[in-house]
Amino acid sequence: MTIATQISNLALIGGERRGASDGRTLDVLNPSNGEIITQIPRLSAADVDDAVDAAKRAFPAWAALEPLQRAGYLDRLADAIEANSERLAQLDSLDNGSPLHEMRFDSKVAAGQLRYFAGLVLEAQGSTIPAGNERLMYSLRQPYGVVGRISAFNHPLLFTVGKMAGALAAGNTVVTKPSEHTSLSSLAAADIIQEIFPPGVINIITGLGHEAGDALVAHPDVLRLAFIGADGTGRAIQRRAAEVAVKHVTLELGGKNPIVIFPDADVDKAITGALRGMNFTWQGQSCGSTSRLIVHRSIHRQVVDGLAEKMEAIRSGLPQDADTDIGAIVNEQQFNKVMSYIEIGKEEGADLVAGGYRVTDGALADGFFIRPTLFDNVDPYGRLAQEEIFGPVLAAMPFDDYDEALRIANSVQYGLTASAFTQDLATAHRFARDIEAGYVWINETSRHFLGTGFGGYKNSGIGREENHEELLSWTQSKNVSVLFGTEAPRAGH
Ligand SMILES: NC(=O)c1ccc[n+]([C@@H]2O[C@H](COP(=O)([O-])OP(=O)(O)OC[C@H]3O[C@@H](n4cnc5c(N)ncnc54)[C@H](O)[C@@H]3O)[C@@H](O)[C@H]2O)c1
Repeated sequence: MTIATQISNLALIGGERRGASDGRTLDVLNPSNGEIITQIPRLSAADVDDAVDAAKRAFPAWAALEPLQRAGYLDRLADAIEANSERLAQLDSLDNGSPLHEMRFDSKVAAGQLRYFAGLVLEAQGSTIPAGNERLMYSLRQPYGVVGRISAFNHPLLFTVGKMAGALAAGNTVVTKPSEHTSLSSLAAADIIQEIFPPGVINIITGLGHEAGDALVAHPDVLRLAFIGADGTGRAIQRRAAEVAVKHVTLELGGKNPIVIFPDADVDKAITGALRGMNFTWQGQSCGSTSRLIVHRSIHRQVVDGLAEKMEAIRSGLPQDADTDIGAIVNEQQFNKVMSYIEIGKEEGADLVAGGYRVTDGALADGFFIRPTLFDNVDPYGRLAQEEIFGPVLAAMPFDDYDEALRIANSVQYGLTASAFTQDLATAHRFARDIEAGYVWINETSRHFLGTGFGGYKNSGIGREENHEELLSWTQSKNVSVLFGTEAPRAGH
């Protein structure tokens, strides 16, 4: 019996485990060997209606709890996620092809997010507003009711479990849909959630984006939605939501993030930072990956050669093996997309200096394994440098002065993260000010810190998550004006 057959693999709706009402399922593929692991429910719009109804029924009692009671539930869930972290990480790794040690880290982060928002429950505060002696003026923060989350494939458990914390803390009930490619850990988490939470407070639905996902987006009772995925899908969701009602939609979308190495940088640290920034341990499948390496011409050769050498040492392997550094691309479609960008890089005349091919050795032959790939002298305005690949392909290019580096860095439609390596304080702060990105690292890459607010400029999204702003975004503000004296003469409007 494999680990994937030890979980119920059924959706969680109103506290009960269910398949699709019409019995339809989706095959789950193991990207490391192309085999079908198991099936998950392919829910229909009618099933999603049931989930929203269940969440609606659960809402009044959940919202009426004292905030610290809600925090208690979140803390219990965090404890249980940690207690089950090995099993959850194994499912994520099996499902999405990332090395097991990386997915272990995700359960820790998910538990951390639950604890963070549990600690923040009393901060969903309104305020009192100065209004003279005759009147009391204050604002309330109230939950929306039923809220929806739809998420991408790359951090399955984290996106389902960690990311629901803010919405729950604020008093909403949740319907959440993981990616159809990576739903197993969410369904395993449903076993745990079922034991801790009142029925209907958390509903986990599975299925296709244009079916179950669309039904959630278009449901008239779901007025607050948070989406993690590609920018094209995000725009479609915005449009679709607006057809039905005025909805509060936040979007965590793609990136084509720059890492700029200035001439005074510590070169060894910059090389390590560039390597880490690409998140090769998730096969480069990270929205925050710094996938454009913009290096000052004076150290360009040194950085590119040093990086290529380190990339050659990255070990491709089965996700479950302890010494694997890079695993499999999540599915065939994504694999083909990455391979097509490698061809585009060649056609655009860039120099291929590392990787650029599928791994076909031994046990990896049937999986979607691609070697870490580095192109140099990439046209900054060509497709390889402008479009999100979401795979282990890094595009390097030289620059001559600060203005040129900034022009290249800001030339893409995205603005999620950015990184700069420099020892000069003025350059560091100028860059942080001038770069069009929601999250900036100086002399490091690829770190998230709870409480700091993750999200993008431009086509990388709307809204910030993992901070106080996110908590407030799950509430609506209501102003209350109480006249208890004599109405004062009108001032202003
Ligand atoms: N900014 C962030 O925090 C962040 C984090 C992770 C991934 N991403 C982005 O996600 C993308 C990769 O993930 P993906 O391939 O899973 O993205 P995707 O857009 O293909 O799918 C994401 C989710 O949307 C659902 N979906 C698809 N079409 C839908 C529709 N019409 N209506 C409702 N739901 C629909 C899918 O079923 C899935 O659950 C990349 O662009 C990456 O940069 C962003």
